[in-house]
Amino acid sequence: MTDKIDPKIYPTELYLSPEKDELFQKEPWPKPFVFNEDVVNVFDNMISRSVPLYREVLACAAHWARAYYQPGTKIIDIGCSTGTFLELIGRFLQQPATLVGIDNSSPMLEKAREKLLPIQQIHQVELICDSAENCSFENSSVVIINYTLQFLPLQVRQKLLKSIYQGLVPGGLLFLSEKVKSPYPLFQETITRHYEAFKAYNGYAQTEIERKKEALENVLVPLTETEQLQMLKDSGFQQVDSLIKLHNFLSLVALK
Ligand SMILES: Nc1ncnc2c1ncn2[C@@H]1O[C@H](C[S@+](CC[C@H]([NH3+])C(=O)[O-])CC(=O)[O-])[C@@H](O)[C@H]1O
Ligand SMILES: O=C(O)C(=O)Cc1ccccc1
Repeated sequence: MTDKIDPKIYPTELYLSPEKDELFQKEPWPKPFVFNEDVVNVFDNMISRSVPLYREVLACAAHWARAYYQPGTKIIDIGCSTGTFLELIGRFLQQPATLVGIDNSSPMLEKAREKLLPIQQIHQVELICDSAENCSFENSSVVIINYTLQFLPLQVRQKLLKSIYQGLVPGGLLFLSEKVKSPYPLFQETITRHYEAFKAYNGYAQTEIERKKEALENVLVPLTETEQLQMLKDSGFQQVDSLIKLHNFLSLVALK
């Protein structure tokens, strides 16, 4: 007989602000794409309508974070944006912890500060406004980096993953989500068409989709899944597994 399953162990509802993303409907839109105040104001709506399985990925990250958290260590969310993951894990963890959010956009962290007020009754929350590559990951048992590595210059990505590996305690977990590309041009084309249909289904007009695609060119630079896995292995992670993939978005876990 297995242990009884408690329904409260499935994290679901996210705290998302409702302001609708209409940024690419009219001039001026952010090109090249930046995380400025206009983007931040609609960010929760933008990301939840633009990333396939966004809610499921954050719920999955919370489940893994709770399973690998070691008391007395930190949980760090790199590219924490408006604090949605930290807020979820803050409600979901069964014990007080130190929760650290890193983001180099100060308007993002202003929103996060507001969102995280209630969980500060239980947890120690630290928000760091800096580039991830300048940060220390010492004494962390869980590091989350969702949809953020993709914005860093290629030569910085490997350096950052090595520094995360070095900072994690033994048995520590990295949870990573990224936009990826197919190594096969025909598949990449089909995946992109399907992804754009997903965006259209979520209410984005064709012009909005095309304008944002242009704005993200050379700003969000995806790797292939194989390149991503190799980078993790080269950083020291030996046990790496994929958890979720839909269209061109992938979530992985890696153990120290
Ligand atoms: N060098 C950098 N250092 C730190 N932060 C950075 C850097 N470059 C960009 N950012 C920050 O990384 C975040 C990326 S969004 C993450 C979503 C979140 N994880 C979520 O699950 O809701 C993903 C997206 O917009 O597609 C933004 O908040 C940037 O300010
Ligand atoms: O990759 C895309 O086309 C997206 O729209 C994802 C995304 C979501 C939020 C901010 C930037 C990119």
